[in-house]
Amino acid sequence: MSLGIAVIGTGRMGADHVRRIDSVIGGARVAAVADLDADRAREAAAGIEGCSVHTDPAAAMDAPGVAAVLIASSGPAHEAALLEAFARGLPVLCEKPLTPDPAGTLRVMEAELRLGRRLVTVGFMRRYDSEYQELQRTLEQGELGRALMLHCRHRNAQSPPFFTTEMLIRDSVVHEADATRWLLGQEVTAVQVLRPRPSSGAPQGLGDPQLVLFETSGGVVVDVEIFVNCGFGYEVHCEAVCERGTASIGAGSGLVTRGAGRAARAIPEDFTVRFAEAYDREVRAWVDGIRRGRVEGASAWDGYAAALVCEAGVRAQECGERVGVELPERPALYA
Ligand SMILES: NC(=O)C1=CN([C@@H]2O[C@H](COP(=O)(O)OP(=O)(O)OC[C@H]3O[C@@H](n4cnc5c(N)ncnc54)[C@H](O)[C@@H]3O)[C@@H](O)[C@H]2O)C=CC1
Ligand SMILES: O=C1[C@@H](O)[C@H](O)[C@@H](O)[C@H](O)[C@H]1O
Repeated sequence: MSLGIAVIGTGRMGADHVRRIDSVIGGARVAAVADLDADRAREAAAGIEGCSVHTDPAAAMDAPGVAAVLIASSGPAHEAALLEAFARGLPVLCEKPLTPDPAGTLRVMEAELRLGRRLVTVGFMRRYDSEYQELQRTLEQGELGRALMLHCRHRNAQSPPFFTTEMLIRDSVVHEADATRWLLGQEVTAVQVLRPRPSSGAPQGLGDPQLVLFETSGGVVVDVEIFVNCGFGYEVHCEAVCERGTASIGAGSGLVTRGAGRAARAIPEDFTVRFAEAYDREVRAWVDGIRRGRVEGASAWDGYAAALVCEAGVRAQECGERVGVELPERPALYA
């Protein structure tokens, strides 16, 4: 029987996940949706047989046939929805960031620890991207020697209207915080942020772009250019510089046209295009895991570690200094 999923939040990502569960991955169905905006919820559920529509996330989780929850509401709404899912013992895939601040993430993790079993998967979809996976394997195999530096670029064509300077870190660089930990198997120990003059293409008051530097427990230095109003498309690059060579991803390998004295390749418009396959693989792995009684992917601990890195990043944005990341001991549940 297919796994009944309640999707909470049917905005851009939520509606895309509804489509994915309904028509791409197999083994699951959208049993209920909830969004504060009833029209948006109705639109996402249109044409899906047996899918009930709600404005209250808890009501969606109580709908007949719901056995798992996918949270894609706005970041500040995640914590309440996660706790509702825990109260029902439902496994939950929660979009990043797990919560926007480490205090909320800690409350979520502690609630899961009290349950004594893992229910949460955090939607760090880069872990499912084939290029990132190849890079991770290459670094793990060690043929290029130990990693010394990562050069990362993370560019969005434009930021949503509600985006703030803090969100460059908490909402965008949170991906590099997780990817760094996952690629290197090391923790981020300190963060610095350099702020060039803001682009005239960025909304007034938004400190965009920024250069974020991580130091890791294994002595690797990571630089992340975050530029959320670059204007020309979506780009995520990562180059690992190792002792005997380099490995890089994100150059794009699509169609190249040549004409009028120029060679050209399309740049993806946004993350839904660049990471389409990764989102499919992430949701499929989560569903397959639940059906086999396992919880796959990034854990609440990973969400917490990333939130602590981001908290240090926001403090570094404000003070202009290097800020240390204080990570507590990892609870045994997440060993
Ligand atoms: N993995 C990735 O690459 C991406 C992840 N995201 C994450 O996905 C989540 C959603 O982002 P978007 O879809 O871009 O935002 P969005 O603003 O398009 O959609 C959010 C939806 O949540 C609804 N909502 C807010 N509070 C709610 C509540 N208490 N109960 C029910 N519904 C509620 C809003 O009405 C809205 O429809 C965020 O956590 C964001 O960080 C977003 C973009 C890409
Ligand atoms: O998660 C995402 C967005 O929320 C965020 O705002 C973008 O900067 C990222 O590229 C995207 O992957």
